[in-house]
Amino acid sequence: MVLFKNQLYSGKVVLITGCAWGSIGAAVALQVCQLGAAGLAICGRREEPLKDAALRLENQSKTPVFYQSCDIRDPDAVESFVAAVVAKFGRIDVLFNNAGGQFPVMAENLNSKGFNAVIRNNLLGTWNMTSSVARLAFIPQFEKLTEAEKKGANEDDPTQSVPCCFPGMVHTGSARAGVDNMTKTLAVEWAKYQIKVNAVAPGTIVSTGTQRYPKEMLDKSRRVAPLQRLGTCEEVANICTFLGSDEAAGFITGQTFYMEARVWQETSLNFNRPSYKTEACVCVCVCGLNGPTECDRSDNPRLFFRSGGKQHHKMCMPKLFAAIFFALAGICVAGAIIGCVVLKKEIDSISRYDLNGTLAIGDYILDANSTTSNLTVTLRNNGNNNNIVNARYDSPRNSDLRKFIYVDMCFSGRVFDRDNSSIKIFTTVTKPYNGTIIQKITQQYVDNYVVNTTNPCVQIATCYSATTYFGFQESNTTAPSSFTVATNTTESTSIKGNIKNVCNVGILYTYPGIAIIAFACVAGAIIFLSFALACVLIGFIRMVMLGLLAVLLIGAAIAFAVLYHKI
Ligand SMILES: CCCCCCC/C=C/C(=O)SCCNC(=O)CCNC(=O)[C@H](O)C(C)(C)COP(=O)(O)OP(=O)(O)OC[C@H]1O[C@@H](n2cnc3c(N)ncnc32)[C@H](O)[C@@H]1OP(=O)(O)O
Ligand SMILES: NC(=O)C1=CN([C@@H]2O[C@H](COP(=O)(O)OP(=O)(O)OC[C@H]3O[C@@H](n4cnc5c(N)ncnc54)[C@H](OP(=O)(O)O)[C@@H]3O)[C@@H](O)[C@H]2O)C=CC1
Repeated sequence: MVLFKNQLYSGKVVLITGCAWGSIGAAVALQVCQLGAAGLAICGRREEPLKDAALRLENQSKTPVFYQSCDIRDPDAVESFVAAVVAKFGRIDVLFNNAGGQFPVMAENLNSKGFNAVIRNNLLGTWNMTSSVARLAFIPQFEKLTEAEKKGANEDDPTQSVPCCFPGMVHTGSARAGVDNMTKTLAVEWAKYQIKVNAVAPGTIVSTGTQRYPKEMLDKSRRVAPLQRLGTCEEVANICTFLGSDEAAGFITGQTFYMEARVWQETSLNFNRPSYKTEACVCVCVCGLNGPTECDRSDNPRLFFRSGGKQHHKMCMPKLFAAIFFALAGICVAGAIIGCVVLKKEIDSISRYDLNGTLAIGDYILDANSTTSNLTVTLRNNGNNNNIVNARYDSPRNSDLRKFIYVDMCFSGRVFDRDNSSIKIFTTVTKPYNGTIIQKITQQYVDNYVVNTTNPCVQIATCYSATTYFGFQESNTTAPSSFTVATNTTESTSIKGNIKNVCNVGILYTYPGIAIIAFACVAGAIIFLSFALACVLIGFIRMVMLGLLAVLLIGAAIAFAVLYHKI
């Protein structure tokens, strides 16, 4: 393909650093040679690739090629190479600072020596060559021009910033930024010598250089390029050949041409994927639906939710988890509220039965010198629910239900204990119906224990309180209509008391299922809320670590307590 005018480089002596066959330098060299360059000088650290390239170039053009091993980082070697070129061809018209390179490395793994090596290669080396060629060739050549041929210069000294970045290669990014600024600065400073200085930032190009890079890096680079491919050496050579020609680009100077067909910021995000992986960062993208987008192509560990529009919303993992935990806490709060409401409703619906007849305030329940007295309690429904036992029997939650009849009685009276021993009063409940009594708790306690030592008997003016609960299982189909309370003492004593207070007798049932759910919801709300706050305050990973530590500590404490208890 003929892109440039025939003989565009006619009469020109061109110096290209770094020219192994298959590299960008060699592609530029081939173009300028085929466009009639009068002479070509190439250098590199290794002589073999140079010799090979020189042979190939001379075979494919009529341009004489001079090559010399030269490390651009070594100013003396550069000076001697440039002097040799001038000696060989008499002048230098165009310099392509192509030699350079680095190694891919994340910044945290880059040490000072490596950084220095790359800076020296790309920035110092570029400066060495530029400076030598300017001093030994360009400026002396300019000085020999006639006054008419010298066209004046801009002496202004503008400052410039560097707009791009090179994630994953901070060393070369810094160096190339330096070259960018060097380009602009020298373009201004050396305009007075009619030296034009431009730079090319090629993007990712298939070359001998990138063959040494990991395939995955190149694949990623290709995926993020809108054109979905890498560039070729010839495409870079085209812009270089264009810029190197006074005829084609005589008015262009101080420019850096970014060939890479993508936006730098996008590049940096994708280049940085390994760090996203380790940080476990999650992005939520809202992308356009039309055609392939950055989100579609991306294989980084982000979450993408697609909808219309072109905004990209990113949410970091801790925040996402905080949101999830807040939502779970909200659900738990709702569950706890519902559970409590249901529980309250259930408790409110408990049937109340009143004691009827047999036990009344003021009744004597135990006569003097008697040790046992049975009192039958009859129940009278107070109207809340006549059929409660049947209703519960039909309940699907039968297995959860326990019903309790409770009686709370308070006796006051005198107890005579001739042996002056402690007095115990028991209240027992005789099985009142066909159900099974599953629980029976009897409590008694003595208030106002008063001992009158002058009296041969111990006189206690007291209140004995006996509270009795008992439960029955679901096998019962009817509520008990009466039951018997037996009150007796275990000592040989006499007791005389009367009922001071009788509380209602109720049928109470617990609702453990709902109670447990409500409790779990409250606990869940507290836990999830703590998680959410921890995510916001300390981040997800730290929160998980702290959580694990807490679990370990609690486990260790329990284990220690159990062991201690056993010992
Ligand atoms: C998504 C893909 C993006 C692709 C974008 C592509 C953009 C650019 C592409 C290109 O530029 S392609 C051209 C590629 N060509 C080259 O890279 C040239 C080859 N590289 C080199 O010649 C060398 O790496 C160097 C940069 C010239 C340095 O060579 P030098 O001989 O001076 O240094 P060394 O003695 O080898 O190393 C010095 C020092 O540097 C550190 N180091 C070296 N290699 C690595 C590495 N792979 N990772 C981390 N650090 C490294 C290290 O500290 C070395 O010291 P020692 O430890 O060896 O004492
Ligand atoms: N390919 C790409 O995608 C991109 C490349 N670039 C840059 O473009 C230039 C050419 O790239 P590419 O052709 O791919 O690279 P290559 O690695 O294929 O070629 C680099 C050439 O430079 C020479 N060289 C390297 N360091 C020195 C040195 N200190 N002194 C003298 N010669 C040296 C090498 O020879 P030797 O090893 O014998 O010294 C080699 O001939 C490089 O500067 C590269 O960094 C920039 C962006 C993208």
